[in-house]
Amino acid sequence: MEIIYLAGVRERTLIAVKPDGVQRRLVGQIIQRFELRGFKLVGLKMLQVSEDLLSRHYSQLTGKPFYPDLVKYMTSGPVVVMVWEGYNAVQTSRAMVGLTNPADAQAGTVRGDFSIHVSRNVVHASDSPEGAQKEIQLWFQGQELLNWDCCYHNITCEL
Ligand SMILES: Nc1ccn([C@@H]2O[C@H](COP(=O)(O)OP(=O)(O)OP(=O)(O)O)[C@@H](O)[C@H]2O)c(=O)n1
Ligand SMILES: Nc1ncnc2c1ncn2[C@@H]1O[C@H](COP(=O)(O)OP(=O)(O)O)[C@@H](O)[C@H]1O
Ligand SMILES: [Mg+2]
Repeated sequence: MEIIYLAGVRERTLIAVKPDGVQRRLVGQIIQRFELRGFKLVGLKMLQVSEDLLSRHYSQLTGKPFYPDLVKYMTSGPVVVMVWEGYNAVQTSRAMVGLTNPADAQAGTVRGDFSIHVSRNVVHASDSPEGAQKEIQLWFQGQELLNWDCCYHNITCEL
């Protein structure tokens, strides 16, 4: 019982600011939303994504007609990738990011506030706890993730 509860509190998700978000200088605002919501940053880096990493990240999409354009977009410039931790991080982050197509994303979400086209939708967010675990392992080395005590942790979550 205790273990399941702690797993939910310490859930991690992978969020990436895509090249359009970096070019448009939205990185700070996106980080701020996750900080203010109450999540804890445990990993952060900027990188130029390789086609190999992208094909592993989007392995279910490689056969889609838009995949070649997705590769061009995602490799067009640097990406800022981060891992956020906290209670129910995956589900809450998806709600904060909004639906895939910005036309369907609610105002108040990252996509609903900052994007207009599905192929330039500013951020990535893991869509399940299992997917998040896979993506975190794909994008980060173990030592790049920090376990640190955040003094707000027991204020934002019931422990
Ligand atoms: N017709 C489409 C569908 C998707 N995409 C791009 O492909 C990404 C991955 O699609 P999908 O995984 O279905 O969307 P999300 O899970 O919402 O986005 P992400 O995985 O990037 O978080 C989208 O974010 C978008 O950048 C696109 O350019 N054109
Ligand atoms: N029909 C589409 N046309 C163009 N790009 C798409 C389309 N569907 C998805 N994408 C792109 O692929 C990304 C990954 O897709 P998916 O994982 O299904 O959605 P999400 O990004 O919301 O998790 C989307 O964010 C979007 O950038
Ligand atoms: Mg996705």
